[in-house]
Amino acid sequence: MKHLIQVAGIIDRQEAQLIVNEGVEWLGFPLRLPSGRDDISEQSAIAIIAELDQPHAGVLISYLTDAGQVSSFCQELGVKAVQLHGDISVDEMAKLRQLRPDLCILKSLVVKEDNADELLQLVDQCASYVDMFITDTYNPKTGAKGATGLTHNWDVSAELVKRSPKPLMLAGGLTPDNVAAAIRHVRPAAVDAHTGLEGADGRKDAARIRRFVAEARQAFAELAA
Ligand SMILES: O=C(O)c1ccccc1NCC(=O)[C@H](O)[C@H](O)COP(=O)(O)O
Repeated sequence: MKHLIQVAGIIDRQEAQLIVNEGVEWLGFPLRLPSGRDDISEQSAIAIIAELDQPHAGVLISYLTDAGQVSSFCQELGVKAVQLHGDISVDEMAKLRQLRPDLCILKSLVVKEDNADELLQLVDQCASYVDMFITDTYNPKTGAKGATGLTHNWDVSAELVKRSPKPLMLAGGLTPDNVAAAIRHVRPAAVDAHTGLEGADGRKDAARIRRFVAEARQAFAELAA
């Protein structure tokens, strides 16, 4: 699970193919969002996920907070990984771990202006039940916790990397222009981007993805050296 790249917000099969062709390992599907406005139908997501071969994998990005519901939704979709983006309790994470030892569980840590201590505590509380953490950015203007296109204080993510016994994926406002600096600063195990890879038409842009992947791989190689 070292030095992975994830791209989130897949809209259709063509976009998934583009992302796979550019060498991105994980494809994130935000589904059953609280807004009720998913970018893709569950049926289309199931079909795309079924066509992915290792090392490529589909990841459910979910706000569900009930372990049983998360588990059955993952089964329906055919995903082997889930990103828990909502306020799921530590008890439910422990239940999910017990129900699905096979599932790769990522817990989101949404960085706000002043919640670093809270996030450090959360890492301590749930590290035994998850396989990876992902830091992301809160937008205080809209209340959004994901796909904000905003970076956060990378010192907080760097501190979480040092504290966590599990690998950490960095997300939030990453683009081809800042991903290398972000990796050097935070030293994460993985990176994720969504809106920073889109063109003016709101679709993923091949050239942006190519440059993002090249910049991230180069920075990861420097970390490994
Ligand atoms: O990607 C989404 O549409 C999304 C919506 C609501 C909550 C989380 C969501 N995605 C989580 C991710 O992993 C995103 O890629 C992450 O928030 C980074 O987005 P961006 O800042 O646009 O790169």
